[in-house]
This record gives sequence, structure tokens and C-alpha cells, in this order.
Amino acid sequence: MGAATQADAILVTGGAGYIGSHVCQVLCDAGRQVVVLDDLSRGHRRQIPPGVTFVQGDIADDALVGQLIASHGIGWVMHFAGRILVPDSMRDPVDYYTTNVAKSLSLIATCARAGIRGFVFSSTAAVYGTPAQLPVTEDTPCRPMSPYGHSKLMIEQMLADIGQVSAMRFVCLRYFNVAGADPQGRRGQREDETTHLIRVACQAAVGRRAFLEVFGDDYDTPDGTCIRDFIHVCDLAGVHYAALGYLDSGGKSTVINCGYGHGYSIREVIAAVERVTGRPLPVRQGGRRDGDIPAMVAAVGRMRALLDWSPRYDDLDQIIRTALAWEESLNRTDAAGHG
Ligand SMILES: NC(=O)c1ccc[n+]([C@@H]2O[C@H](COP(=O)([O-])OP(=O)(O)OC[C@H]3O[C@@H](n4cnc5c(N)ncnc54)[C@H](O)[C@@H]3O)[C@@H](O)[C@H]2O)c1
Ligand SMILES: O=c1ccn([C@@H]2O[C@H](COP(=O)(O)OP(=O)(O)O[C@H]3O[C@H](CO)[C@H](O)[C@H](O)[C@H]3O)[C@@H](O)[C@H]2O)c(=O)[nH]1
Repeated sequence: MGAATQADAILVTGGAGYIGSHVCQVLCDAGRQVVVLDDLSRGHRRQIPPGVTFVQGDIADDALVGQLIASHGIGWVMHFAGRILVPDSMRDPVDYYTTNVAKSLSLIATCARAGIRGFVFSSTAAVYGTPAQLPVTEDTPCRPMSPYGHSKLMIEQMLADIGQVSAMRFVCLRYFNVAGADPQGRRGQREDETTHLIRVACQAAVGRRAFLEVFGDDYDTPDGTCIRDFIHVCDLAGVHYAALGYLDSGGKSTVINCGYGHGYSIREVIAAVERVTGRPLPVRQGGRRDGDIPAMVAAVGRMRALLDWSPRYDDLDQIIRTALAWEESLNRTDAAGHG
């Protein structure tokens, strides 16, 4: 849509977090003007690339969001801010409905009122619940099994309804399992309180935790452990940039799965970590974790059809190499006493 559109700045909520900060890097590399709004409840200032304007604040602060949109010439919003852990959402649903649903409603309403042209939202494969068949297409019925999944589906619905009465178009990106870190070592997942398999496995591999517990080996899968579709965070960042291009060239509001379209079992992930490190991984067999879905694999036809994007890191060993390098760098930072 031309140079004037390109000039519109992008507001990235949650840009000090794991995925948002990788997306900021891609946007900066493409020469875009980026403003991050993050309350630093989970994120870290140092994750944000140089050249990005940072504002510490809450997405539900309507006056602040309105002022940022007006004063920075914001045309696009990428919304990452929120609570992200499935088991945590079972323990504290109020936090998930407050932060994810109520605060997102406030943000979306402010954006629509302010004339934002396009909104890219971080959704999740957790909206599907246990799918009847694999791979999961975007038309698979959604039956979330956790407050986290419900909260994300509610936001998708709000975007669809508000999109009907405003000019704001949206892309909801349903991420499957995000993993890995910036290959140049500039950023990765920083919060220690994590439940993500590859992160936990890499922490165990470099001694940041004692072992990896495998949750269940009696699923109806080839080796009895669950299967997931892991996408490298840098590829996912590229998908966001492509989604912006899609909206910019007039694309209609839509929902898109983000994965590679093939899965690995937990045992295969463990084998890959051992292959990459050349050492056995400390592993303990545990029972099933509540709410776990036996297998999740994305159908990626829509992503390939609509977005000008192709994967660069679709290789489990490469994902693990970047994740391990990041954990090793955290060890060095801690040892140097400035964690
Ligand atoms: N990590 C995954 O595997 C995964 C999978 C599917 C979907 N997602 C979604 O992607 C998004 C980003 O996830 P992430 O892994 O980068 O998480 P993260 O916790 O690293 O980042 C979230 C960021 O949002 C900020 N934040 C939280 N509440 C805020 C508020 N009220 N106002 C302003 N900032 C606030 C936090 O400080 C943090 O920097 C989330 O919406 C998450 O639900 C993540
Ligand atoms: O220490 C661990 C951690 C995980 N797992 C297993 O590894 C698989 C993946 O678990 P994660 O916690 O890494 O991820 P989930 O698939 O449960 O959920 C993730 O992917 C979802 C989409 O499928 C959502 O996006 C959600 O935000 C994100 O946490 C599960 O079978 C889990 O039981 C273990 O065995 N041990």
C-alpha cells in the first residue's frame, strides 16, 4: 500500500518478553519504527533491541495507549502482553481473565477508536483443546481445556466482533510450541519460572535444574509420550512481519496456525538434546500432567497460502542448539554476578 503506510509506526505490547522482543528485532532489521509498551511484570528491559522506544505501562491504561498512538503515528499494533502458562491459569484463573481478557478488551477498544489499521494478536493452539484429528486446521472446532485457552479464544472473538464495527482488521496467530533463541545470542527466554519442554530440557542439560521430568509415557502415541509441533522463535518472528505485510496489502481479517506441520515426541526431544550436547540428559519418568493433550500438530496450508514467509529454522537440532547456547549464556551472566 505504498510508502506512507510503511512509515506507520508499530506498537508492540509485551515487547520486553520472549517472543515480542524477537519480533521487535525483525521489525528493526526491516527499518520499521517500533514502540514497546510493557509493564515489566514478566519482561526484561534488556531484551528490547536498541533503537526501539520503550514505555513502561499497562495495556489497559487507555489514556497512555491513546497518547502513544497519537504521538508516535502508530498505524499497527502487535499484541503479545499477557499471562502465558496453562498450569498457572488452572491455579489462578482470575489473573488470566483479568490480564488477558479484560485488559485486552480495553486495549482493543482504544485501538479501534484511535483508527489503528491492523492488529496482530498472539493466540495459541491451546484454543483447540484435544483435537479429534491431526493435523489441526483453523476450522477445527475450538474447545479450550484451560482458563488460558479460554482467555485467548475470548480475545479472538472480541477482535472479530469489534472488527465488524470498525475499520481495524486483525490476524490472530495461533502459535503451536515456541522454542529456541536468537542465533546471535542477543535474547531468549529469560524467566526461570517456565514449564516449556525444550526450555526445561535445556536448563537440565546445562545444570540450571537438576533433571527433566517426563509427564506420562502411556499416551496413545508411537513411544507413549506426547507429541508437539515446535516452531523456532525467529521463524515465528518472521511470521509476524509477514502478517503485517498481509494486512498492509489489504488482507482480510483471519486466524492462522503457526507451526511447521510436523511433530516430535518428548522422547525425540530428549534424544535431540543428548545428540546436540553429546551427554545423557538427567531425566525422570513422571505421571501425566493434568490437561495435557496427547498430540498437537498444525495444518500450515493457510499460513503458506496467505503469508509471504518460508521457514529458516525448521530443524529440531538447530532449535535446541540455539536454546542451549542461550541457557549457557545465562549461566555465564549469573557466574559473573549480573543476572
Ligand atoms: N511462549 C509460548 O510458547 C507461547 C505459545 C502460544 C502463545 N503465546 C503467547 O505469546 C505472547 C507472548 O508470550 P511470551 O512467551 O513472549 O511471554 P512473556 O511472558 O515473555 O511476554 C509477555 C510480556 O507481556 C508483559 N505484560 C504482561 N502483562 C502486561 C500488561 N498488563 N501490560 C503491559 N505488559 C504486560 C510482560 O511483562 C512480558 O514482557 C503471550 O500472549 C502468550 O500467551 C506464547
Ligand atoms: O518439564 C516438562 C515440560 C513439559 N513436558 C511435556 O512436554 C509437552 C509440551 O509441554 P509444554 O509445557 O512445553 O507446552 P504445552 O504444549 O503444554 O503448551 C504450550 O503450547 C500450547 C500450544 O499447544 C500453548 O501455546 C501454551 O502457551 C504453551 O505453553 C507436554 O506433553 C508436557 O507434558 C514434560 O514432559 N516435562
